[in-house]
Amino acid sequence: MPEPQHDYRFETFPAALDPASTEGDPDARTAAFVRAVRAGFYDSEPDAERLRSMAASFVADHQMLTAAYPASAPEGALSAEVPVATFVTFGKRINTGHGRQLGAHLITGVTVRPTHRRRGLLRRLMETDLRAAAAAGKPLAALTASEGSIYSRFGFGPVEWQSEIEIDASPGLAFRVEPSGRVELAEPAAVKRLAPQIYARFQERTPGALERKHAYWRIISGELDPESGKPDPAVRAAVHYDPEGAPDGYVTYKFTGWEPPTVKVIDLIAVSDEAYRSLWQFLGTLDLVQVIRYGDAARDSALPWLLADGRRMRTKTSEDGVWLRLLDLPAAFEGRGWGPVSATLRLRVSDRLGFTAGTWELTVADGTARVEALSEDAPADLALDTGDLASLYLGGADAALLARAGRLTELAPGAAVRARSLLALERPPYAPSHF
Ligand SMILES: CC(=O)SCCNC(=O)CCNC(=O)[C@H](O)C(C)(C)COP(=O)(O)OP(=O)(O)OC[C@H]1O[C@@H](n2cnc3c(N)ncnc32)[C@H](O)[C@@H]1OP(=O)(O)O
Repeated sequence: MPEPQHDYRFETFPAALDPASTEGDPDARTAAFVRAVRAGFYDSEPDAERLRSMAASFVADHQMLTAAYPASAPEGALSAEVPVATFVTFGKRINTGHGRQLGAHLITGVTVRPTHRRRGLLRRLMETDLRAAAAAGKPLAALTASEGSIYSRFGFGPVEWQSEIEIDASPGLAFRVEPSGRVELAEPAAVKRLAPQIYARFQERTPGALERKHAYWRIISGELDPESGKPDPAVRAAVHYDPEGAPDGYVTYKFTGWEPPTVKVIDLIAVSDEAYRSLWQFLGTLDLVQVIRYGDAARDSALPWLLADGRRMRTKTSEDGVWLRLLDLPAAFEGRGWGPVSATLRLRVSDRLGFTAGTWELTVADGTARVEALSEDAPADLALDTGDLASLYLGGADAALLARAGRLTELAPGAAVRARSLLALERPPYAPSHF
């Protein structure tokens, strides 16, 4: 029989190091929490070094940890100090188009121990957290989902999609445009130093892009292999320089084997289109290499257009990346960037948690939006659930396709197509950031 929920003790605390440790060990609560998260995702038990490195990264990102502890633990079972459920939150900015940014409440590290699952722990943690975030005035929550079927019930919708691509780089690979920029091989350690500034400029110009968590630069430069927890000496790096000699793009990659000769891209970040073209041309012209793989490519990218033969790029898989949850609808839409469009759209939004429920009038003019709450029965153009509105929010999903799928209702003829053109941003959203 499921245990009643009040058998759990809940605690929320910041990730912290042990003040008595000279080596940066986490305090006991944080260490037990990290262990529980790793167990929840079937990762190996962390050794002291791994615990220190994970805790340092949690602390650097100011992560708040919420744990559910069992009231007791029978003999031989994991101690009652080890959480049965974990839930991590921290704040980063997200690009909401045309250079605008909003704070996003990021949710990660969600686990429930197998022996305590399906008793409502996730629901309790999620709903409590979303209510607190909304009450604190946060406009958006964000997560990446381990499974596609979990989070729409909490009002999240996917906003951007990423593909695992493979490029046939065998002889004959050619590019439509010859890049003229300068690319140089670099020490991965130098790229670790340069990458944060390059990424910050990329994030400022890329709709959907999130600030990255602290551990990123160690991982993409090979200083920390997430699998082994050790350095990965196979990682190589190259940097693109703008005409003034300033770095404005980089790629880190590794050669993964000869059968067939394959290069795996770890991270490719370009501030300018020129840097983007040059870095792909650099990869495409590596001698002996026949296959290039990249797991985090934007679903809608310029790459097939850059290749003389677009069929050389194959999409192996494509999956949702970041999911958003609108917590404050007016703040979210008024905090978004807008193109040179003037339009009004009335939305009837259903929201089981209530944050965005109601009928809203969105008026866009001169690059800004105003949102007004209307009376419940005011006429509307579209009726939809808040999770689907989140998917439309950055223009990543197409309202006309959602209408076709029956997920939104057009109350005024042609409203879905109008919504599509109103909500489109300067580029499809793309968030190459795991968190
Ligand atoms: C943001 C992130 O961190 S993503 C990572 C999520 N974590 C994982 O995938 C690790 C392995 N899985 C787990 O730890 C757990 O199974 C969790 C966290 C996914 C679910 O926790 P639980 O406490 O069992 O969920 P809970 O009992 O609160 O279920 C809430 C609802 O979600 C549904 N649900 C829970 N897990 C799943 C799932 N894996 N797939 C589909 N639906 C699910 C439940 O059926 C329930 O539905 P309802 O609307 O009918 O009430």
